[in-house]
Amino acid sequence: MSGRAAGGRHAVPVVVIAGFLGAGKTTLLNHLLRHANGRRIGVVVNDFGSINVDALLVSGQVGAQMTLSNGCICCSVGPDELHDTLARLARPSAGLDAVIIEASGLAEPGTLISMVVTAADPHVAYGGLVYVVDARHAAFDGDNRGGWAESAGRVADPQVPQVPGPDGAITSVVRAARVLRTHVALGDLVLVNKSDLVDESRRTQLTAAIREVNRQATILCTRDAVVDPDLILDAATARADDGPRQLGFDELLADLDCDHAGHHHLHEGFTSVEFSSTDPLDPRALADFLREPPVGVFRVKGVVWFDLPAHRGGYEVHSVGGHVRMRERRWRHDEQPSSALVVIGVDVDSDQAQAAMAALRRTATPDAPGVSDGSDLSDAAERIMLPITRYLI
Ligand SMILES: Nc1nc2c(ncn2[C@@H]2O[C@H](COP(=O)(O)OP(=O)(O)OP(=O)(O)O)[C@@H](O)[C@H]2O)c(=O)[nH]1
Repeated sequence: MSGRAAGGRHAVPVVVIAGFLGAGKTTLLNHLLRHANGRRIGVVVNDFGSINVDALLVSGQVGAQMTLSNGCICCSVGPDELHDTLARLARPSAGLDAVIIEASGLAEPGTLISMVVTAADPHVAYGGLVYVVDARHAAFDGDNRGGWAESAGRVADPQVPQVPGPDGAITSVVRAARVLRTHVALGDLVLVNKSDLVDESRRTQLTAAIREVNRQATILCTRDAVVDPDLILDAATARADDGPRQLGFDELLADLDCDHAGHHHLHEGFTSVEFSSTDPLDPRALADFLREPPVGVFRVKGVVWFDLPAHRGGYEVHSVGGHVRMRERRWRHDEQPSSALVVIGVDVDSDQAQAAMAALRRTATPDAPGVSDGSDLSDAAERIMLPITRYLI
């Protein structure tokens, strides 16, 4: 495959970023966008649910952005829709230097790569897979008690779902480790992200486990997915010129068939429940919710709005396996202040989760018992903001 498209122009490399829920994919995407060094980057985001929170969380200089929502990119979207999207982004008049696809945290990277590789458009070329591993939660070893399968917070059955199939006899933890190994094996660059949350021996152990299944990839330990963008974007251009090197084409094509016998996707058994509100939320209720999310929830993400004195902006909310982070967020000129939250997990009771999120709405103005002047209103606002300030970074 040549990276040179019709008319002598190089094809646009399409880089796939994948990794389990909350590993740091959007963080990496935003880092690349902020340090693009003049490159124009097109972005394709895909989320599990119909509210595409990831689209809200992308920040930086985006050349063009397209959203594929309402289902995992590897199944619900389908090759034709993705090919159309890529063809539109890669057309010479769009002037993009690279396209980055951020897969949902439950997507099958193999399926996604094969969809990119089979794009017939001469301007589209596969530019490699960056696989982000969450150093805190990843389990390569089925017996690893620290793995995500078991650390999925308050999962009712503390295992990932047992998906019936030929491997029905093995435990879900072993299955999760297998899935992770399969995914990591496809990576051209593997980031052991959140390395700040683990010690040196865990980093060494993870790096060795990755090397065992992937002899060629560059493996880097990162914090907040900080990596030299050239390593991804220049390499992607080179790879687009050469064609995919590591991947067996037949193997990838086989993966395109989502329904073939015995093939199970990571997102089977996971539920996502969404909530949006144009009413402000109560920070105290949110803090309680994050401390004790509905049973089964592993990931909470979104943007929230409290509309309190001195806190009129938004806040990004992230919880991954009970580890919560929030940061302030300015509204873009085209945004209406509002809140959008998604929870994702195993065996989550959707009605219960919906009700829990609906109860986050603030029902009253800040209460300042016994006082009513403006300054005390601010004090009251600070008091009710207090429970979430410990999550702010
Ligand atoms: N401590 C720490 N937190 C990190 C690091 N990288 C990302 N995070 C945080 O982890 C949370 C999830 O990061 P995201 O980039 O949204 O993860 P994601 O993989 O895009 O999540 P999904 O799209 O839901 O699968 C956010 O709060 C990030 O700020 C890191 O290296 N260290």
